[in-house]
Amino acid sequence: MVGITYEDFLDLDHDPDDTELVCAFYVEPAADQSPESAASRVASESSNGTWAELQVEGSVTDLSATACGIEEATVAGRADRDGYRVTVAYPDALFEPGNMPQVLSCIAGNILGMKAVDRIRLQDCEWPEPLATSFPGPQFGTGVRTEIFDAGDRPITATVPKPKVGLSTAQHAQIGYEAWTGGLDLLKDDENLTDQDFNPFEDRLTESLAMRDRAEDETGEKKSYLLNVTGTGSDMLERVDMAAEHGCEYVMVDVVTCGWAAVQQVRERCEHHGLAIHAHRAMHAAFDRLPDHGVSMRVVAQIARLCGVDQIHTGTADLGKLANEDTVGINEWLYADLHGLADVLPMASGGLHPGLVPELVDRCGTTIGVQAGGGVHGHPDGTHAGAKALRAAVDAVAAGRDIETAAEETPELATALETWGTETPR
Ligand SMILES: O=C(O)[C@@](O)(COP(=O)(O)O)[C@H](O)[C@H](O)COP(=O)(O)O
Ligand SMILES: [Mg+2]
Repeated sequence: MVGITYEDFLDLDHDPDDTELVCAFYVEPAADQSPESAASRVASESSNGTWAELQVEGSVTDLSATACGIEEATVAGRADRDGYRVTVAYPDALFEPGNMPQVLSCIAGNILGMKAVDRIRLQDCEWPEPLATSFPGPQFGTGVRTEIFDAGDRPITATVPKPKVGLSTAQHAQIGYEAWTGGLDLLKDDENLTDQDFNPFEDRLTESLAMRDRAEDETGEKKSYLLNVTGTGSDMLERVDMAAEHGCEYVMVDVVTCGWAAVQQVRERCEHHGLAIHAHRAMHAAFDRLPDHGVSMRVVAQIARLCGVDQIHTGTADLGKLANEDTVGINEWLYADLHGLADVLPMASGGLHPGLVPELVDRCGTTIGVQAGGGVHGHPDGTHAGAKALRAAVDAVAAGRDIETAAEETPELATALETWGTETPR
């Protein structure tokens, strides 16, 4: 038997091997804690230690995490605080392979509420091969552009009918028709539209897909629908089956509000049907908005990729209406190799309109999705014109042309530029 205390979880000479999960935290120790004592408590409480000295079998310590790096660090708005970047290495045996809730209960669990730290934020993770490959990853990722659409390497386009909820099924489907025939690739449900009486799920599915088929016939282009299946676990699986049955290529899930266990279940079912998964991140800002506490959007995106979503909202590189964190950095991680797992297509959304597309593509490149709700349906001439304007802007920018010239050929784009210019809505 060996006695273990907090101090046993600190070893600044420890060099993680390639089977360990390495996490980077931003930590502000409490007044009565040194950086070392705070770091050891982070490693201990996120693996298998606690506040009292324990007598344990030697093998138990094989599951113990190690705080192996402490560097001074500052984050926005906290320059006057003593902050540190604390690196913690977790042994593979601590984790149940393929179980994301269990992993998060370790690295983003109780430690976020410890009194030993005034602030703590999980900033980044280096996922080792054994753990990473115990998750399925995406089925399609950026491949959706060619496997579902004939979009080549241009951004794919999407629109959410606005108002977010309250439209009838017929109105919703009609908006879809106008958007698709206006040149957009995807109709998308809003994050809070599920199976309410004014627009029931199955009716919305069948009527929207009927309009989709008409639009495909008229345009000769592939079109699809980000159908929101968010609900209870069993409801979601039923809705995924319904989507497949009716010939939809995608489902959309509010991944944060549903929880990762549900996302993993949906991923399994989507594999069975060959459906792509669009991840909406509603509620992410509850834990990633403040730079000094919580869990970063970078880590949320990493978790989503491992769990197998094909597309996820990562912000507009600060061009839109919502606060964003490091869109470009997160996107680069979603494209990068991850032990052979597929990549993910980032979706830019939130206050976008045609006038913002050039700067967006400048900052984020063309391997993205561009979603505009207000930026399409708020067009002075309505949805169809708004869709034509967005598509014309995306096509022009993807071809390296300026949108002012494109606006000469597409009056709907000219109207959009007159209306919104290149302003960021507030
Ligand atoms: O409800 C909305 O606000 C949107 O439908 C955008 O509408 P607009 O196009 O009309 O702005 C999306 O949910 C947000 O973009 C989500 O945020 P994020 O992409 O940052 O996760
Ligand atoms: Mg929305």
